[in-house]
Amino acid sequence: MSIDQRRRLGGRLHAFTQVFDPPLGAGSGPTFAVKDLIDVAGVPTGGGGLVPLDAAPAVHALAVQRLLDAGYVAVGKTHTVELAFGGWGTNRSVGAPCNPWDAAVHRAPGGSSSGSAVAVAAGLCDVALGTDTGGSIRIPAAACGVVGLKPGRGLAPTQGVHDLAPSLDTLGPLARSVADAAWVLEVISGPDVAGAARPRFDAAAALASDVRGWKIAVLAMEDMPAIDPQVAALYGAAIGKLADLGVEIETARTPRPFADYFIPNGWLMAAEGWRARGAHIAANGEVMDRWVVKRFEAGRDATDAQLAQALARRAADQREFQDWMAPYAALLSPTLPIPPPPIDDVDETASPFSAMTRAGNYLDLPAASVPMGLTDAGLPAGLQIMGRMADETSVVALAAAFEAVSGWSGRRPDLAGFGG
Ligand SMILES: NC(=O)CC[C@H](N)C(=O)O
Repeated sequence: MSIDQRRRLGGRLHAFTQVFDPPLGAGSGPTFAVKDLIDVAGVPTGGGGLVPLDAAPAVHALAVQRLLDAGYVAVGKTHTVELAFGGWGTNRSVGAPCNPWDAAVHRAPGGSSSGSAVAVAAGLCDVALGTDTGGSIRIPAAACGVVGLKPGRGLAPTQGVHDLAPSLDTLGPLARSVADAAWVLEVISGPDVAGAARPRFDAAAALASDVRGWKIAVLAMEDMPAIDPQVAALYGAAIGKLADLGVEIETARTPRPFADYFIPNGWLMAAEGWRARGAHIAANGEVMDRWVVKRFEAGRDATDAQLAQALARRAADQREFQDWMAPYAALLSPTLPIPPPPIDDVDETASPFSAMTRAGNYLDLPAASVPMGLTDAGLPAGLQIMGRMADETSVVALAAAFEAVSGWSGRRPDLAGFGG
């Protein structure tokens, strides 16, 4: 794809904040785009708003540097929900990307890594970087029909990635295949400069794993929010395909219903988010997306004692969940309970897109979203595969095994309506 095409089609889809001309990097490897919450040296980090978080970062985020060093080529920066706080992919400050699966109606692309998912789905780049604090990699991946991979914390360094909620933030790839995502995770993973401890992710080993005989939990329908019937049908078929592979499927009840992880995750995002971004909002709130400001303001009055208590409770919840999950290689659910709605129908006071994903951040589970098919209206749905803490290997192995039998096989949106 030429820089010109990337500009033209990327412009109609509103995927990029900036297309690099020339692209960045001396290598000749896959092309990648960078969520505009992540620093690329010399390029403003807009953070989805009119006032940049950093007008001229001096150095690349460590993950960007690692990709460039490995021969990947950076082609641009992608739109995000402002300060990454929101799951629909809306943005009243600088505009929302279009979901490429519907050229007739502007549908929610999912967020917050909206532009990254749209750029990958539309073939404007091979892979992209996103961040995930409550679902922001998996949600747009599912809504746009691509693979999203959120590692557990501490695997991919967040140096040079602007905080939303430091105890929940993760960095990871969006890609058109599980293997492409796994290779990016391998490249960006490993100890950061401060010496964080997790070893490098081994993509080849994960992709070569034999999943036959693995035991997997599926969430009972009654433990989930209302699932759209078409999404439920695709989900049922996905489970059947995994069972045919020789995976042992067990319907199971988690220690608590998912809503019990959703709520404290939202609370922590707001409380930590206000601490990280309160000054920016105090200075620029007038020109910010008012819904984003509202979400941050929900955390304004959280005291240090409340925050400490919430984090202690979270550690206890994580231990309880780890014990429960010990016999299972993964836990499955639909990534999103509903297909992407028209952007005009979005209710900013509700977060159904995050209903299934937030538990992954709260409990620090690695997780992937893999396309599982299209609804009758031609809208993508994703299968969420959550793993045990720090077990990205099983997540990638199962994601690859499912992808191979999903029937999806590189399906792409018809971009004619966008002039593609
Ligand atoms: N950055 C994020 O991951 C936010 C995701 C989503 N908006 C949520 O509320 O959970």
